[in-house]
Amino acid sequence: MSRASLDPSAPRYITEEYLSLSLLFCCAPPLLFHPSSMAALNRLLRSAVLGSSPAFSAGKRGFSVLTEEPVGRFSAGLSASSGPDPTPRRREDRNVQWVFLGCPGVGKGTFASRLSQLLGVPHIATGDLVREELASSGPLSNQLAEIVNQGQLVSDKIIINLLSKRLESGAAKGESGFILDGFPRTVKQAQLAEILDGVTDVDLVVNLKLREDVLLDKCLGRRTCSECGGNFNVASINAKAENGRPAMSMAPLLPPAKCMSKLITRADDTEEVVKKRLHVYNEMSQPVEEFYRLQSKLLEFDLPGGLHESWPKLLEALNIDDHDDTRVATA
Ligand SMILES: Nc1ncnc2c1ncn2[C@@H]1O[C@H](COP(=O)(O)OP(=O)(O)O)[C@@H](O)[C@H]1O
Repeated sequence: MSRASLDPSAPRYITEEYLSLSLLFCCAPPLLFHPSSMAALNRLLRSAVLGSSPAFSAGKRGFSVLTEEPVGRFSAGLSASSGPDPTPRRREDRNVQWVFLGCPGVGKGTFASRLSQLLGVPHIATGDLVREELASSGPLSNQLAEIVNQGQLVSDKIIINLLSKRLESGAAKGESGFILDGFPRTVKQAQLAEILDGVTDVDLVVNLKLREDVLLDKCLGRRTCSECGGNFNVASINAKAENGRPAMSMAPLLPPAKCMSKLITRADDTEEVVKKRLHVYNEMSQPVEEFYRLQSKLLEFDLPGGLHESWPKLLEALNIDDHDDTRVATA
């Protein structure tokens, strides 16, 4: 929901988003839409016209997040971001609604998952939703396998449909707030997110950045335990300083002994497919950074090294005091 449409005194008219959304969904094959998702979409379309907004409940934990400062303040001391948001918004009355952007392999999943545990909000990764759909042998399964294994993006309407379903089932379980990982990946998705039921207003977009040669090595080193689902990385990164970039080393994130023999590699983590995904990211997803930069929501975060070096710096950048870091799993 755009901020303008939350203003009850604002004129209510059919927005451009409403029109593009209507077009998007009226053209979609009915097969793609789960009934509960259709309900969500209907509400989505209704709220786009009426300017209604869902209520959010408070969720206080042992941490503090900047609540009354302009979003631009988040970037203090980090690489340049755009100027401060002139409209400070209070955030203590609902859980955070954050987005993690960044190239494949940058660590979106790792950091988003840690933060979600710390802040008590769900971590929603559209890549996981796609893989669940793939594994379900549902009607979309074959189509998705082909797209994902070629390193291409799944269509906006399929992604919006999967995400709507996930948000709807989360809301039914009483979830509020989220950390989105891997969404939005196109400007169209970013526009649709603004009117997606359950999203209302993204507070902050964290853009994780890392050298491209390191990204490739990190993707090739990713492993998942087929039993516990834990994510690990067996790559030992030692990238030399070159072209003005500092040297960088990252220790592997090794699994515990019990997972060692159960490690699997994602089918799309081959050198050829990762290179394709990096290319697709630069083409399709970099404009999303600009979309949020213009809204002064973008926090640029250059990873200084591996998890142990980067995590405290990320918390600092987000102005989060982790009073009990031991609660967070190491993987
Ligand atoms: N928001 C999205 N839009 C389109 N395709 C997506 C989206 N999220 C995930 N996918 C598909 O799922 C694949 C895996 O995504 P993800 O797990 O986020 O991997 P990574 O960030 O390492 O590329 C992507 O390459 C793409 O095919």
